[in-house]
Amino acid sequence: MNASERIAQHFHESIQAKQVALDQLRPFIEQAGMLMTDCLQREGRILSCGNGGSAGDAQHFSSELLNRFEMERPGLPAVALTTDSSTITSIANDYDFREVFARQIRALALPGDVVLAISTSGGSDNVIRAIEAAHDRGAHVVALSGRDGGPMALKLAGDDVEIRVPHEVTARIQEVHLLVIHCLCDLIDRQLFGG
Ligand SMILES: O=C(CO)[C@@H](O)[C@H](O)[C@H](O)[C@H](O)COP(=O)(O)O
Ligand SMILES: [Zn+2]
Repeated sequence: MNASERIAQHFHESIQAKQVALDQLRPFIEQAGMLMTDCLQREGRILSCGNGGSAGDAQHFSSELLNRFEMERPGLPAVALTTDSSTITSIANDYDFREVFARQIRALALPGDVVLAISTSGGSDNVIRAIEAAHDRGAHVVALSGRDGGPMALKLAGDDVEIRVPHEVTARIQEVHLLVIHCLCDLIDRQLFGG
């Protein structure tokens, strides 16, 4: 396959992944949007985490809340737990890399907050421990996952929401995660500010 054909294949696979995801994920995205809106209405905060591309997604989400998405509105309270290199390196160095998000959550999360936990495999130990810490603090979890949900899915509580992309390829799962994040931002804005 030449370069041009490979590019076309990536585009077609991404379109197909999103089409399948639309049918399966719509109710879960709606549910997650309500959970997040309810949290923000009660003065709660949304803390986001993930590794690699999912760290980027966690930051993408928090920046759209803190600054803005599409409509003019006040900033909304969100914290990406992936950005403070001093905190992350010291937790990893003094304790364990698996603790880098959980320790921040134990310090920052209040009951009623939401933790947005992002992992395409559902197997990242630091994200799994973040979910445990969220529950210990009385926070809810919205999990963006893929494949079979991995061990992360087994950690979720009854009132958490899992948005599991029905695909096996990390890149495709990430591409759907970004679309889901934009849907969530839009739902939050519409429910809080109308329009
Ligand atoms: O962006 C990519 C691959 O597309 C990578 O950086 C990827 O995010 C990293 O390998 C992550 O460590 C994978 O973690 P996870 O999605 O399995 O939790
Ligand atoms: Zn990637």
